[in-house]
Amino acid sequence: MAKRIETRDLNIFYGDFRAVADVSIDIEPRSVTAFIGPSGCGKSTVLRTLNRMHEVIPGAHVEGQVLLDGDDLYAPEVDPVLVRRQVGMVFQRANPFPTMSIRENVLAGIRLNNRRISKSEADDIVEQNLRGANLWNEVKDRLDAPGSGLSGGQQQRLCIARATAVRPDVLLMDEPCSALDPISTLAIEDLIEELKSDYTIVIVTHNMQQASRVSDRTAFFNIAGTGKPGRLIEYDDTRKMFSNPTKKETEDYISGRFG
Ligand SMILES: Nc1ncnc2c1ncn2[C@@H]1O[C@H](COP(=O)(O)OP(=O)(O)OP(=O)(O)O)[C@@H](O)[C@H]1O
Repeated sequence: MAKRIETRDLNIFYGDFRAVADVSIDIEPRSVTAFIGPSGCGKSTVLRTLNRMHEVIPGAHVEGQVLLDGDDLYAPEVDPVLVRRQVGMVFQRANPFPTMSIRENVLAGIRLNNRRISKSEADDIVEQNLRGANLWNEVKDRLDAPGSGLSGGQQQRLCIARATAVRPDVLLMDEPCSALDPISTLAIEDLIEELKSDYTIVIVTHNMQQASRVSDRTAFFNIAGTGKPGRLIEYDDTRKMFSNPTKKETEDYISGRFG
């Protein structure tokens, strides 16, 4: 389970445009790392390179390395589909498959992987992952109802259950709470805290309080101006980043002086 992620001199392109420059970062297993920074600095772009989702965009490519426990995810023999199985992703808008039941949503990744499972194994997987996502008690009596019938916060927890069901090593979350009310947000934050004992978690967030509440380490990205690439400015323990950052740029951003 939980694996270390390292990037080495990562440069990320959309066609000829270099959106992110020279990112080298080490992300510890069983920890939560927050990516923060102003709009357009490349947080989501960096996140998507960690499971090879970036290259799905036509013309997009990556230079440099992303290592998962030392193995280069971009080595020529590596199958990106296998990478995405190891490195799961949860998006800004909860996106359960609308016509599928709650139960089938949890099992969707396993079915896509063509893994044959018995009914009782499927039942166990559904229960275990819905419990893990703190959703079981709310849905156990309606597992065959459509996933789209749940509230936004419940749908996001269902998506987390779907992501964990394939037993990934890493969970990437791109602003997972931005469409949620404060109570659902706290539920997801509690869940992130619990999940970190099993996973390496990276979360993009615009919410400084959320970064300081949920993460162990924080990476601050910034951009020098339009058309310039985003860069990693500072990366440290979250407590230090929010109380005594080394760079003035970080302090200005965190204290709300820009961005
Ligand atoms: N599909 C795309 N095609 C071309 N350029 C893109 C694409 N997605 C992002 N970009 C560009 O890459 C840069 C970084 O964008 P990205 O979305 O990673 O920033 P971000 O920090 O996550 O922003 P936000 O906080 O607004 O979500 C921006 O200049 C953006 O316009």
